[in-house]
Amino acid sequence: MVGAAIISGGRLLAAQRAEPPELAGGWEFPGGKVDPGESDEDALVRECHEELDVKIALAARIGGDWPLSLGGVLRVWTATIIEGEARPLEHLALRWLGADELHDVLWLAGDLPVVEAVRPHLRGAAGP
Ligand SMILES: Nc1nc2c([nH]c(=O)n2[C@H]2C[C@H](O)[C@@H](COP(=O)(O)OP(=O)(O)OP(=O)(O)O)O2)c(=O)[nH]1
Repeated sequence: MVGAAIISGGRLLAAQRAEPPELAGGWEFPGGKVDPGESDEDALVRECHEELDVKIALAARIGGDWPLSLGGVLRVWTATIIEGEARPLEHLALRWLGADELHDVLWLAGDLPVVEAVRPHLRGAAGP
């Protein structure tokens, strides 16, 4: 699994899952599964286009393989939007969280350490 920590103007984009029922309502990094033959990076760009209708550019890799509660691992990159404006095409809602708001949403359990690892990247992140 790959996830994008999309940052704009010092805020992190969080997306609320619509399904499956056991995860619906929880907040996550946009992303998903890597297709066979696809690189992690290409999968992340593709998923963000499908889910948010934006083109992103990846920046820093955040940590290594983050274990997920339902099994598998999550690989995370910071990213910026280089085309479009994020819309929740497959999520229930989107929120842009400032550094003091990172825990205003209920992240999926596996994402909590990742959110803290992303925090230092919010400062000085330029962008619109
Ligand atoms: N995208 C994403 N998935 C996460 C995060 N944290 C986390 O535990 N997961 C889990 C939830 C799902 O079990 C799995 C990703 O599934 P997904 O539903 O996003 O992937 P997908 O769209 O490619 O899969 P599919 O349902 O289309 O087959 O990873 C996260 O931050 N982002």
